[in-house]
Amino acid sequence: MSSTWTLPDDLTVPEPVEFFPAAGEKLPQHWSKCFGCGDDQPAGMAMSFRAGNGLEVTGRLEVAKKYQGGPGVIHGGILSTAFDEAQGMACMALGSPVVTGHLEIDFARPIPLGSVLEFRARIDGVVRRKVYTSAEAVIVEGPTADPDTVVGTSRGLFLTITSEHFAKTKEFVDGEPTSPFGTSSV
Ligand SMILES: CCCCC/C=C\C/C=C\C/C=C\C/C=C\CCCC(=O)SCCNC(=O)CCNC(=O)[C@H](O)C(C)(C)COP(=O)(O)OP(=O)(O)OC[C@H]1O[C@@H](n2cnc3c(N)ncnc32)[C@H](O)[C@@H]1OP(=O)(O)O
Repeated sequence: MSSTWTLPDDLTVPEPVEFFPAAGEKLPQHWSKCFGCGDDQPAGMAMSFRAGNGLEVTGRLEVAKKYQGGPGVIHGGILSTAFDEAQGMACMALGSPVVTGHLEIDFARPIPLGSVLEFRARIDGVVRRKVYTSAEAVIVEGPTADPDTVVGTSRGLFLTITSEHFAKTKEFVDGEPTSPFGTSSV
């Protein structure tokens, strides 16, 4: 990994909010029209997530043929999107909406089309509105599946926001989130 990412000295590690699902339980979608996880987004990636231990979540992505970048392998932007989604979903443990401020990815191994990726993402800590996150991906199904080989890593800074953040853009969608996290899934 070639990242220059460093965590600040004044980082604090929060507890998950009480309504965050227990380990192993499915997480709700944060927004049904989200390209990463929404079930009202036919062109989307249909990622699904479960709570892990503490501030960690696990996510799943099936690498469809339409996600091709180089011959037979996933497009780097698709992998980046998946990390963005996974680390954003980890922020659900705070009980506050977030947006991505900064994201950096290391592409460690080629990921063949037809793979199923598992993402492990977590909050590392917070400073004021800044939420520091990290994640790894492994291939759990497919021609090169190996749960012990990390195929990509990510570090990301998310910022907590208020509902005002989307005040000007929400007129461009057909609906609005209805739960603390957005729309419900399952
Ligand atoms: C796709 C939308 C998702 C919405 C989710 C909403 C609800 C869901 C609930 C929970 C979340 C669950 C799941 C989420 C899952 C997936 C998420 C996908 C997320 C995305 O895909 S989302 C789309 C891409 N994203 C954007 O569309 C953001 C555009 N952008 C902005 O809207 C502003 O840029 C903003 C708000 C980021 C900051 O603006 P601001 O004015 O509020 O804050 P300000 O500038 O004062 O910075 C305060 C402190 O952050 C530091 N800081 C700021 N930016 C930094 C950077 N880049 N690097 C390093 N430090 C940075 C400053 O240095 C200061 O630090 P300090 O406190 O130390 O002074």
